[in-house]
Amino acid sequence: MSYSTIISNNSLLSLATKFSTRGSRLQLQCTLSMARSAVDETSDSGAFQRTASTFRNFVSKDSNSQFPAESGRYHLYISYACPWASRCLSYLKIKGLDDAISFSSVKPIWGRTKETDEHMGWVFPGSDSEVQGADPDHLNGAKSVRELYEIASPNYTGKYTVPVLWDKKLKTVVNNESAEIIRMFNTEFNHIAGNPDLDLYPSHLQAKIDETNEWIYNGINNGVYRCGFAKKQEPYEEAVEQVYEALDRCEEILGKHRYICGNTLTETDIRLFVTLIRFDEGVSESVQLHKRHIPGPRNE
Ligand SMILES: N[C@@H](CCC(=O)N[C@@H](CS)C(=O)NCC(=O)O)C(=O)O
Repeated sequence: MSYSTIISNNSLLSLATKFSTRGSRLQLQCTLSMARSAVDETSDSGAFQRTASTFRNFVSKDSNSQFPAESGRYHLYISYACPWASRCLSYLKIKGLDDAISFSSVKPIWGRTKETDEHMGWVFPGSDSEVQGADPDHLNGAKSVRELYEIASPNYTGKYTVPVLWDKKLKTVVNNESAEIIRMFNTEFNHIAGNPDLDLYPSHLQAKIDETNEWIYNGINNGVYRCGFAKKQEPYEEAVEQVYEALDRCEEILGKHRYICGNTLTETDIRLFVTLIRFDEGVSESVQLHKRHIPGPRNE
């Protein structure tokens, strides 16, 4: 099945049947009703305002760097429910980094991260068999992602998000920003990658990729969160409109060529795909966005 068929069949059509603007809210499986931190990220106007990721170090192919790209040194903590984490997992797989970088997933549903307060967030199962696909934290024995952040930085007070790229040697978070983790996976591990020649951010397409990433981030990747976490109707409706505009724009582009930046698979396709493929499963039944219909599956 082609990329465009998956988008058309699984995502765009189902969006058209599940959404309306009757004051309801887009509900993503990976956050929302239990979310203390993301719910707090709201401006005075009631619009969702995402705060920047905090750990921004880089793994480098330079063996003298603080975080050199070494086989077996790094671990990727993900949630399968999270599109941002899934970008990184997609890269790990597509670049053939399975042997070089380990990964594990938290439980799909949030839980209490500490007994001493009410915070809800990503937690690990107690055993390998507790939840299918979720793994206990065999590396650090942490009960929650929050504990990982606290190991890395005891006074940390920000959000406890996935993905987390963890350094097993220094026992710290290297980076928790998916847009940067995928760039590292693309270029810095090639000497130990199974698929080193695949470049999803080639220099001749970088300007196009950056420009496309921007509107897809605003309209779709972060756009669905701007619908889900808006606290007032106006910013919510604005975000809904932008989601539709961006989806229509994608549909039009994918009607002309196979990938979103032309005839080559790029990081933008991965960033877009992992959000679109979750719409069916991640969007709540209660949320309806029937403002106007999305084009049907033209791009087959
Ligand atoms: N900018 C981050 C965003 C990651 C993010 O928002 N992850 C969500 C899951 S989809 C999360 O872990 N949220 C936890 C929280 O808000 O407390 C990235 O792209 O890596």
